[in-house]
Amino acid sequence: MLLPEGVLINGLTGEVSPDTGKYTKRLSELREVFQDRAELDRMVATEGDPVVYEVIEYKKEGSDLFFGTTTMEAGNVGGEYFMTRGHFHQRRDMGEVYYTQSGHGVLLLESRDGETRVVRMEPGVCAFIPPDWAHRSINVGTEKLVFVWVCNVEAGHDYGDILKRGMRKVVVDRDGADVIVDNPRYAA
Ligand SMILES: O=P(O)(O)OC[C@H]1O[C@](O)(CO)[C@@H](O)[C@@H]1O
Ligand SMILES: [Fe+2]
Repeated sequence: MLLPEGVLINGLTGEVSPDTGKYTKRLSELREVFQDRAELDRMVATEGDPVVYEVIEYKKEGSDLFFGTTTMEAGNVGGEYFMTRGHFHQRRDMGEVYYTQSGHGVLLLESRDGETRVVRMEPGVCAFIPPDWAHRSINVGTEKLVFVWVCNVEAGHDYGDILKRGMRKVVVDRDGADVIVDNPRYAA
């Protein structure tokens, strides 16, 4: 029998206690994701391959739900803000919740038929990600972006389309402001 438990989450650092696993994504592992690959290579070589985000999870065998934090560093690659890979769920009937704890971000969503939506990620905003919308989080601030996510353990990740084609929109820095523009590399 699974037993109830309170899990301590630090909304400034993303620390989860207790946690059951974690991973870090560095810039060199996200080469397909950014537009300016020459600048990415330069940053990997000269800036020590910076961490872009860390995911910490709490998952109990036998449960239908799991949750955790994603902590995104501030930064950009040639003006394109640090972001997650982005994915659809393998299970098209399963959505997700993102509850922002600290920092400032943009949650970029795209439906199967190509509609784009944006939800601003600000502390206290709990974003509803409906089933079958691709989702990517983007840190547009100057501090860490920390959010709690809650998902069904069977949702799974489908990276294929997003890694191959990118999303239709990208979020870039223009004179210190985040703007959403068409992805110049997007191929339908
Ligand atoms: O798996 P991606 O698209 O790189 O993004 C990581 C994010 O996705 C999640 O799997 C939640 O959907 C979290 O681990 C984290 O927020
Ligand atoms: Fe997801």
